[in-house]
Amino acid sequence: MSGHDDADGAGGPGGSDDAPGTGGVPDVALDEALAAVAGEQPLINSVTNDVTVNDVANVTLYWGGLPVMSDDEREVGDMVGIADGCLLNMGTVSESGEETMLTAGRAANERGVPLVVDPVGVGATPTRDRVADRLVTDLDVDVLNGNYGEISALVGDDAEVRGVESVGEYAEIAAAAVECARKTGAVVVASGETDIVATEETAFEVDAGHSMMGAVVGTGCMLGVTLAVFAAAVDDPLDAALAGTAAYGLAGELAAEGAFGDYRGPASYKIAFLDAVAGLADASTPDIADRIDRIEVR
Ligand SMILES: Nc1ncnc2c1ncn2[C@@H]1O[C@H](COP(=O)(O)OP(=O)(O)O)[C@@H](O)[C@H]1O
Ligand SMILES: Cc1ncsc1CCOP(=O)(O)O
Ligand SMILES: [Mg+2]
Repeated sequence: MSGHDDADGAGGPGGSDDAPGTGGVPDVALDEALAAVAGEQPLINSVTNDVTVNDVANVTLYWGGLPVMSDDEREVGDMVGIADGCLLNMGTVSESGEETMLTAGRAANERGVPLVVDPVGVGATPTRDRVADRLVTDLDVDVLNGNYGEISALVGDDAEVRGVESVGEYAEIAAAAVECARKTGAVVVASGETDIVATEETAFEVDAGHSMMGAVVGTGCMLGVTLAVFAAAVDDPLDAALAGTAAYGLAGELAAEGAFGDYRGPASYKIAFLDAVAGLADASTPDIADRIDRIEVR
């Protein structure tokens, strides 16, 4: 992993020391993580797809970060070099976009900028498989997020990725996520009804979120940039992934409960969800410890 230094002093919550291999669950304080984000206002460069780019920018801002979406080969290295976090999302990647993502990722690695990769649609076509393979082989990825189908496809398990959607059953998703972490060196977030956060040694399930999130295009992409924001402000990539994943799910629940306005369907739910992201730090933020469980994986 590339890791990053903490020159500004905004470390955020720690607690992963007892996590790997000891049966423990990291003691991650969500309020401290949100305060670290607010304090640092991390600049996040997202090289992302044409479908959800605006939502990704807004979610960056609503968590307290600063979004920029440089995807020009001439400047992306400079922009990532002055950023606090970088997201590479291959949802609509082109031939030139593939090179731009690699340029951005290398700049992140060289400067110790936390790097998040979302291999959208890997498993659907040979081109996406090849691009994803280059990203995880050539780059040191701190956090990798994908839906169950994408994470399974990355490790060669049976997967059904139709376009960018995960379909089918994934009974072994925790084991696939750990295998993916071993293959990539990243902390892996496998998203679905229950999110799995995995390291090379172990896996955790994060019980937060709402089924309405699955009805909105872009919730995976917005999770990716959420992870970049938290990785920029929280020292440890596992703590960042757990806090970011839990915070994101809690926002989804608050939106579904109507805490940020009534919704009538997926479109108005998306608006309520975005408001919930913006308002989560001021809403009562419950202890996330009881949302995170360790899963035994062989
Ligand atoms: N049925 C569900 N119940 C709870 N949360 C869900 C559900 N479906 C999706 N989510 C949440 O939506 C977000 C995106 O997940 P997912 O739909 O798997 O990604 P993608 O949009 O990339 O396919 C994650 O935070 C996930 O927890
Ligand atoms: C539909 C689509 N096609 C290419 S990228 C994209 C958006 C995918 O968003 P998400 O992975 O968050 O569902
Ligand atoms: Mg996705």
